[in-house]
Amino acid sequence: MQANNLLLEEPIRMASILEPSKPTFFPAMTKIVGTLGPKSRSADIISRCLNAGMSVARFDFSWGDAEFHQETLENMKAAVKSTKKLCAVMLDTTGPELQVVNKTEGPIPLEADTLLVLTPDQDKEATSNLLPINFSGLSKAVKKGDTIFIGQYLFTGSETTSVWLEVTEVNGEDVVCLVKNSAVLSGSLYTLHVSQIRIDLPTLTDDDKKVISTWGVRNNIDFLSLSYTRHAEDIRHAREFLSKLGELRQTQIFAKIENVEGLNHFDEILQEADGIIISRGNLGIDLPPEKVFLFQKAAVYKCNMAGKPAVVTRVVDSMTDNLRPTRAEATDVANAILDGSDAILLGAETLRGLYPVETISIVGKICAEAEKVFNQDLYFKKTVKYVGEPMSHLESIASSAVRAAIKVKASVIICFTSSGRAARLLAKYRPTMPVISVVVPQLKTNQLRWTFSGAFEARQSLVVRGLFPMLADPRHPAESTSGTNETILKVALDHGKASGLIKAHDRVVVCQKVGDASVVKIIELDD
Ligand SMILES: Nc1ncnc2c1ncn2[C@@H]1O[C@H](COP(=O)(O)OP(=O)(O)O)[C@@H](O)[C@H]1O
Ligand SMILES: C=C(OP(=O)(O)O)C(=O)O
Ligand SMILES: [K+]
Ligand SMILES: [Mg+2]
Repeated sequence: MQANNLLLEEPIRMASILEPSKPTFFPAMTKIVGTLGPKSRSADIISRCLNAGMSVARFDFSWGDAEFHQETLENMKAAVKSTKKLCAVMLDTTGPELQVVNKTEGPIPLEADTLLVLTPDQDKEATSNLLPINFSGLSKAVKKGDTIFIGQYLFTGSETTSVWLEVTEVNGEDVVCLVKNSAVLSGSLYTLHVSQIRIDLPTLTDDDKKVISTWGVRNNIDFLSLSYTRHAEDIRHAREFLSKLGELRQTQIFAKIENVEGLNHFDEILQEADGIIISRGNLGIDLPPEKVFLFQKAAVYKCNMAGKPAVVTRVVDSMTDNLRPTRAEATDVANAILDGSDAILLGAETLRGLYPVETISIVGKICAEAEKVFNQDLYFKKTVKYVGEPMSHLESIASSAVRAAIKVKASVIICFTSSGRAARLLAKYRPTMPVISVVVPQLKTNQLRWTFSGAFEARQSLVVRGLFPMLADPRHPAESTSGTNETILKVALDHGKASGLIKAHDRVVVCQKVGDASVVKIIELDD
């Protein structure tokens, strides 16, 4: 594995670093997933988030009820309408997340070097020496010396509202801990993370199933973010569950890798999942700090080679309360892009942060700069070599299209697709120009009614680096006759021109089927 994805040639003359970047019609090829919550739920803020570059909205059911999230989603739909920017919906499960039960919701001061008891007795009141939790199996899972972290929901690990504890004794169902740092727990939800310990709770809980089959079905969720995925079986089980929920059989499952158990089964999980979320919030406390980067690089590389989207989380925690990222965070975002990530997921930064729009905008700008110096040539060769020969026909077409587009300096690639597969394969080869994926709807029936496919496929490409979907008019039937192909291509070109992606005299690479043959053609526009 060769990991140097930085192009160290012409683009990095020292003087060029200081040149301001030309504005583009879209903020970056990298996608941004924003977690919507108290600080990012009005139609106005969501519109500004979309304009700043967010293309997937994440609804985290660890927090808030279905009604709250529905209201946010309705605002999001209004924002999509007014901005004319597409946005996919991601439902994030609670899963086997341990939580502190603090009914009064008042602040709880914890003092270093004192003892704190964690108890499953939820009738008890939370105090500085005793915290009720939502899990009765903790005392069986831990032993003396283990580390436990507690913090406000989406805690960063460094803020003064989170603590770390060392288990000193197990007493029946209670766990006695030594408090290692002083802090005041404040906020309405605290989560608890036990380092490197298996929590014997199902990955998809009964509550998660209820939420998916009600809220999820009602809103045709594009992505299920499966929190604490630990085995491939977790994905198979979730897929089986979705398959019985009508349209949700089209929902893609993203495995959220949040602990060492998920890391240990990464390869088998990647095979089953549609994409991976490298959940650094939790991983950052489950792994020794010096190992986090290594997992990120290895996991992103594996996703790239499999042609499945890799999403990296929690990049600019400090922007939760500040208008600028730290220099370490800014560099880290760029490195995640050079590693090959498809998307950045913002958590606390947009959900409860003071600057959701500015955060999206700054992260987008850093991503765009990193993309410019991504060593596409090296990456391309590495990928071709990894895939080996014989290549599938479609992959060979897709990689050739990317190569041709780079050689002729095409401004965009237009890819016709129905299942989305062809567009994803193009993205796998990391073209340096945007791909307009023209999703051509197909008429389908479930024996009760006729509907058009395509909407899921179009929105699902909103998490893939470089893909910009466009849903073709269903009045153009999907048979790839040359007549319909031409009409759709014209619409796609007009769309590209209207959005500023394509100009007169540009070259455009088109990937489509003509009759039975998949073809790549290069067209040169005259006006
Ligand atoms: N409706 C369409 N019209 C023309 N070409 C298409 C259409 N749908 C897919 N293609 C082309 O067919 C090939 C297979 O693409 P893929 O996305 O796998 O489609 P499918 O939905 O058939 O799986 C690619 O070359 C793609 O560009
Ligand atoms: C995104 C993460 O998980 P959550 O926000 O659901 O805790 C994470 O751990 O990085
Ligand atoms: K969650
Ligand atoms: Mg997490």
